Parts: sequence; C-alpha cells; structure tokens
Amino acid sequence: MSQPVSVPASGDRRRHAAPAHLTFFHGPMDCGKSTLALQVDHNQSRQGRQGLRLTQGDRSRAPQISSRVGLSREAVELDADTDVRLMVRDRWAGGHRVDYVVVDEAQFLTGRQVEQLAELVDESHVDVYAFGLTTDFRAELFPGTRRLFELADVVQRIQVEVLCWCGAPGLLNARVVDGAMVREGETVVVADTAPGPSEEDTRYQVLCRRHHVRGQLGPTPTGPGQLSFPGQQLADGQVSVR
Ligand SMILES: Nc1ncnc2c1ncn2[C@@H]1O[C@H](COP(=O)(O)OP(=O)(O)O)[C@@H](O)[C@H]1O
Ligand SMILES: Cc1cn([C@H]2C[C@H](O)[C@@H](COP(=O)(O)O)O2)c(=O)[nH]c1=O
Repeated sequence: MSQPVSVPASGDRRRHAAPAHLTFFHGPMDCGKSTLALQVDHNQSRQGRQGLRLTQGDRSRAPQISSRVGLSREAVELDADTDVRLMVRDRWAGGHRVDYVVVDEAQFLTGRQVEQLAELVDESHVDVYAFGLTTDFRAELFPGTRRLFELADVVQRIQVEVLCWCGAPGLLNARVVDGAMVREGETVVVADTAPGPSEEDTRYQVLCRRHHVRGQLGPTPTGPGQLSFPGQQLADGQVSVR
C-alpha cells in the first residue's frame, strides 16, 4: 500500500455520520456506467454535497464524463502519476469541500491510485464512487479493476443488460480492427462501440462469452434480405480471428 498523506477530514462529516464507502460499479462497454456516474454526481450535489469528478481517456477525448444517453459534465483528467489524495488536499487548501469523488473509466486507474482512493475513504471520510470496465478485450481484468475488486466496500455489476448480436447477455468486449476481432495489442486503446468513419478504425463490440470465445461478430446486413459474416468464415460457422 502507498504511504498515507495527511488530508483533513471532510467538513461535511457531521451531516453524514455514516462511514464513507468505496463503491465500484462495473460492466462491459455500453452498459450505462457513465450515465450512472453522472446520476450519482447529480443526486449527491442536489443534496448540497460537493464532489470531484475524475476521468481518464473518455471516448470524447475531452476532460469530461460523457454518456451515450447525451449527458456530459466536465471532469478532471487523471494520468498514471496523479496522486488523488494530493488532488483532494489541494482542493481543501483552496477552500473547497470534497465530500465525494466520482471516478469514471476507473479500469485505467493504477493499483496505487485505487489504494489512494481507499485511503481518502478511511482517513478523510470521502465517499468514492468508481465506474469502470470489468474486463479488457482479452476478457482479462484491468489492473485498476482488479484492485477495486480487492479493496472496494461495495462491488456492483451494472444491472442494464447489453445484448450480444445473438440476443444473449453480452458481458465481454471484443476489439475490432479493420472489421476483424483481434486478441493481441495494447491494453488501452480508446475507441467507441459505434463504427468509426473509416474502415481502418478500431471499434469495440460487446459479445456473449460463447461468441467472444468463437470470435463471431455476427451477421451484418449487406443488402435487402442479405447477411454476411465479417472475417473468414470457417466450415463449422466459426470465423477466423487474428
Ligand atoms: N438513444 C438512446 N435512448 C435511450 N437510451 C440510450 C440511447 N443511447 C444510448 N442509450 C443507453 O445508454 C447506454 C450506454 O450508456 P453509457 O453511460 O454511455 O455506457 P458506458 O459508460 O457503460 O459505456 C446504453 O446501454 C443504452 O441503455
Ligand atoms: C475493452 C477495452 C476498452 N478500452 C477502452 C475503450 C473505451 O475508450 C473505454 C471504455 O469506454 P466505456 O465508457 O466503457 O464505453 O475503454 C480499452 O482501452 N481497452 C480495452 O480492452
């Protein structure tokens, strides 16, 4: 664990005597994480609590939390070197309260940053709400997600079901490059689930486990009444994956 940093307790503590919590909401892409992050922020601030919104690598490439429902709010952009305890301490030094922290794209946090968030909860009574992907395109936990699973007081899978093309619940994220699912590459590649303007763009597609394992992206309409499978289709209906 990282060394504690002295951060004063929140001035709001008397009005919120319940212990603070580190809560982690997780799921695949497109399940409503950013929407929920903005709702939590809205509901907290509506009750007079003051918060800090944090993000890293939002799809919009702007320092904001943006939801596909159409909402967005500005947020402080983190990088791997940001010490979130010092960030909160700076706010306090500037005369601002920080009663809660909302962190979107929490899968990109380092393990140390998750530990810093836990310290803010335990030592400074700041409520932390983190929102992030469960697994990467290889169906493996992101490091930040793993540490949140280890340390969070409350871990909740987001309830909204994203559906695979077959209709089954989609829990895994496929990375699609030039129309084909890939299983090798950098862990972090910021992109959307919507196809990009160019065919060479990377995009993601949420799949059920079976179709993630098989690498099947599903049929795409090619014309009236016609369907084609992306990638090279094999005899047994599977699609070759790079
Ligand atoms: N036009 C729309 N009408 C209603 N809901 C929508 C619309 N577009 C997107 N959504 C909802 O937004 C969700 C994606 O929300 P978002 O917060 O961007 O997801 P995440 O942050 O998990 O990637 C979709 O699962 C869907 O429920
Ligand atoms: C699976 C996976 C995703 N990413 C990126 C792609 C997006 O920019 C974000 C997730 O955004 P969302 O708010 O959940 O829609 O993460 C990545 O970098 N690596 C991956 O393996």
